[in-house]
Amino acid sequence: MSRNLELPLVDLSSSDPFATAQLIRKACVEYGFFYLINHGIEDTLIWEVFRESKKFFALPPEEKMKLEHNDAHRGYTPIYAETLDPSSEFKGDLKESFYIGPNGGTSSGKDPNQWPLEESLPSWRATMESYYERVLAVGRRLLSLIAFALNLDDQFFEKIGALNSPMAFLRLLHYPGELGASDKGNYGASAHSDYGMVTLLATDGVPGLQICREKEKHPQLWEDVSHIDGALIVNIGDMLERWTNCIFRSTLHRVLVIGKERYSVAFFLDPNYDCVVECLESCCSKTSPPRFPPIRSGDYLRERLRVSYSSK
Ligand SMILES: O=C(O)CCC(=O)C(=O)O
Ligand SMILES: [Fe+2]
Repeated sequence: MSRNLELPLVDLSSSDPFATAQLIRKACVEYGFFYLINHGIEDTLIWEVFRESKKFFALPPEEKMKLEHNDAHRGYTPIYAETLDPSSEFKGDLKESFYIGPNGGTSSGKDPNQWPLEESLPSWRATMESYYERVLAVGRRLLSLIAFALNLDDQFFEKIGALNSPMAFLRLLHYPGELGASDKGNYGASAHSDYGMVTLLATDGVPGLQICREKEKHPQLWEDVSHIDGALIVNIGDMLERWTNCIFRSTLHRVLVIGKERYSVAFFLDPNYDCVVECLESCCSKTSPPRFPPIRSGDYLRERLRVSYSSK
């Protein structure tokens, strides 16, 4: 069962931070998802990212596999590599993807990212690096509003070090159009919640994204999230859900394959590796004690990735 959904629209250019924070709070409590408009990233840059992304996925499989996902979680993942829903009966999700992470931060000081050869895709790296910087800056602004929405100092996440070398990953995604017989019923991305703080998603207008607001309810109700030109779709991840003791929801979502190729660009903004994620004082009480023990962000993320990438 599925139906269409009208998510709240949050305007990042609003001159009323109080009203914006209130709206964000309502969106995070009720949906865990919202649209972000007037974020300041030019449409032309976003289109350029999609154009370059398509060029990469159009390369021959052996060229893409030369940049296969490395131990630093950067590079190409072919279809079936990841299963976001561990209970899925299929051998893996139907998407292929490419991860770009922070440059530097390794003990060797070397860039752990992998890049297509400049001869074959000349402006690819510059486009991705430019978008990465811009969307990271939007994510930082959004987190200051989220802190405000939680009645915290708007610099809270900066002050606790979460945004000091954050684990921020750009992920280019490509979903197939047609399905082979053995893939019937399988998902582009099976049901999951994201792992970190917030995700900022750019979509290309092809439908497929759905959310389930009440995962315990059966049968589950899946609602379609439509594309809005120029808007980013933002969702709350599990680490922010843990910080807020489930007051902010990390909502289950999935991507259907609908017979038309689809591209999207997700930006996962996750805290610094050593940041400890623990229930905020304002989110617990005697009657509502912390539901999760404190965890180190890097350990949590590593374990979640291990599970979704362990082949069946
Ligand atoms: O492609 C999409 O619309 C969503 C992707 C997604 O949920 C993810 O990569 O975590
Ligand atoms: Fe997701």
